Parts: sequence; structure tokens; C-alpha cells
Amino acid sequence: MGVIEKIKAIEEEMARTQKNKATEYHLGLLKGKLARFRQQLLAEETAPTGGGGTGFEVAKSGDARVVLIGYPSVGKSSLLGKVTTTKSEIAHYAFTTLTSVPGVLKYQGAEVQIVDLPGIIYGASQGKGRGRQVVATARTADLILMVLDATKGAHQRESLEKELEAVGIRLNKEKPNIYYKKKETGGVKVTFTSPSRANLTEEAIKMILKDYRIHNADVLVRDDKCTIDDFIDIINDQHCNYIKCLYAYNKIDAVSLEEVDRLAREPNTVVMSCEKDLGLDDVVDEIWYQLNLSRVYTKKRGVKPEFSDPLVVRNASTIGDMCHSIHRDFKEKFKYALVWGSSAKHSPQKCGLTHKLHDEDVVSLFTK
Ligand SMILES: Nc1nc2c(ncn2[C@@H]2O[C@H](COP(=O)(O)OP(=O)(O)OP(=O)(O)O)[C@@H](O)[C@H]2O)c(=O)[nH]1
Repeated sequence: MGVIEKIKAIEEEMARTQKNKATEYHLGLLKGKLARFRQQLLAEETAPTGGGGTGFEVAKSGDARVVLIGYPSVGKSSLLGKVTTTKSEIAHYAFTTLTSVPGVLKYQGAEVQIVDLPGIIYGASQGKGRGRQVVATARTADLILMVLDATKGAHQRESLEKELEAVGIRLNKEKPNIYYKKKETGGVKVTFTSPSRANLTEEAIKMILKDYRIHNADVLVRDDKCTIDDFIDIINDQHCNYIKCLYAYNKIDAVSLEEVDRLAREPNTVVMSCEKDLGLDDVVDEIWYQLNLSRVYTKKRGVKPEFSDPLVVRNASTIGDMCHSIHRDFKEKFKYALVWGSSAKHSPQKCGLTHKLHDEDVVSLFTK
């Protein structure tokens, strides 16, 4: 029997076993076995000869990608089951999700891919288990949805944040406004546009660069709030990702109203109960809002717009950007556009490539 079968057998036995005082030890034993087999599986999959995590690498599809991160049993699978067209298995014990299950969230014609990662992120920074793979996938996200259990304390959020921080994922943070360029000659030149209000000094920058064995570089600090950490992020740019994060507290049915109220007031936070179907619409709206995308409907002359199949572009995109997303050469052929919707001064408005589009605008493109 292979490891996967063994795991399956234990899972089935656990699902059959009723949870009570008498079965406590037996269940504990099963859980122990399960954990061991899973570790074995993870070790196999992370080993260089193991062929990589099957079912783990998920091809990016749709208009944007949201990655779910959270501890086991916080309700990630339940959420996925509620808001996407893919159902994932739910069980009444920890460590259900072994492989990532992509689901598609349909938002008025736009398609957002939601990836549920194995609930194993801790230890990622030490390269433990599949944490590293989890992190690699998390890096590809347009938005991280951190699912938290409202009945648990603040430590779950803090430890996940710490773990992500340790692997170079910066949540809800802009890339520090520091210009940095390595050069061949000329020594290190440091300039501040205004005196630093943080701990970043010319001395500190030079010291760090020396430690990195960088002897020639131009540095321009454009923000007086930049810290040493920010500068280190900038020189390690290829390992740093600045990703938006939405915190979703699940299981609010199991805590007091006061607690729900307190959580809901935290920044970038939504509260929900997957079990009681509470707040799920708000979660979906907030995901869409945070992704910062607009739907643009194209319309052919004399025909009604195709409302079921929008073109999805970043907010504040121009008609030029839209043309580019249709085809990279389309701009060459562009003559003018007619725009209906909130970005148009009158309907329709004749516009050029620089016109900024709004969500749900309708556009007709005319070519030369
Ligand atoms: N009280 C309550 N329980 C919930 C809620 N949502 C999910 N649960 C329960 O929490 C447990 C775990 O749910 P899952 O959706 O499997 O959690 P998960 O985060 O996907 O777990 P892993 O797959 O282990 O990572 C199940 O027993 C659910 O019934 C909720 O809103 N309220």
C-alpha cells in the first residue's frame, strides 16, 4: 500500500470514528499515524528525485488569482465550496487539504481563480515540508486571502504574517520608494530627497552594501519613512513580493457579537460564517474590490454589448491598455473608440487611446 492509500485509509477510519471520550486515544493514534504518513509524503514530494508535488502547481487561469492561506480547519475548503464552482472535501479534522484545489469565482462575467493551498505554511522559512512550495505559489497571487478562525486568538494571524515576512512576502505594503542601481565603477553614491525620519542613514546603506560586497551603486531614497529593512528589501528585490492581503475571519457564528464587531473593524478585514452563510457576499465583493479590476464590455456596431463576456483590465486602465490586452499590435490599427458608461462625459463619447476607463464601461473600437 502506497503512502497516499495509507493516508486515505486512515482518513476514512477517522471519518467513521465518532468523536467522544472513549475514542479519544484511538483518534489521537490515528492522527499521529496520519501526520507521519503525510510527512513521508511531503518528504517524497519535496525530494529532488520525487518528481515535485503532484497536483500542486496550478496553472494560472482567469483574470486574476487569489491564494487562500490559513491554518488547518479554519474553513478554507468550506469557503471555496461556497464561493467557487469547485467543491473541495470537508472533514471534521485537521489537515484535510493535501493538494491545492483551484476553484473559479465568477464575478459578473469576470473569472477569478482561487487556489486553496495545503494548510502547511509554518516552518516555510526553514524550508520545512511543503511550506516552501506553498510560499512559491503564494508569490504568484494578485491577492492573498488569509482565512482566520474567529474563535482563535491573534497569534494565528501574527504567526502567518511572520512566516510570510520571513520568506519575502510583504502584505499590504508598497514597494519602498528607493531607487537603486548597481554599477561597474564610481563607488557608492547615496542621496536622500529629504532627511530620513526613520533609521535609514547613508552610513547604514553603505554598511549593508559593503556586507553584500557591492562597491559601486547609486541609491536615491525618495521617501523619508524608508527603513533599513526597506532598503534590504530593495537590494533583494527579486525575492520580495508586495502583495495585497485581505483578512477573512470565519466562524463568527461561534463568537460573541462584540467580538465580531471588533474583528470587523480591523483594516482590510471581512468577517463571515461559511457554515451559517453569513457575510459571504461581502467577502466576494471585497475580493473584487481589492483586486482593483474593471470590467469593460465590448460592443460591435449595431449589436448589443456582450455583457456575459467582459474584458478584465486593471482599474484606471486607458483605451490604449485595453487595446494592448486584446492584441499587442491592436494599437497600431486603432482609429477611435466610442465609450458609454460612467467614464464618458456624454453617451457615447468619442475617445482616443489615453481615455481612462471605468468599471462596466461599454466600448466600441474603430480601426483604420
Ligand atoms: N462553527 C463553524 N464551523 C465552521 C465554519 N466553517 C467551517 N467550519 C468547520 O470547520 C472545519 C474545517 O473546515 P474546512 O473547510 O475543512 O477547513 P480548511 O481550512 O479547509 O481545513 P484544512 O483542509 O485542514 O486546511 C469543518 O468541521 C467545518 O464544518 C463556520 O463558519 N462556523
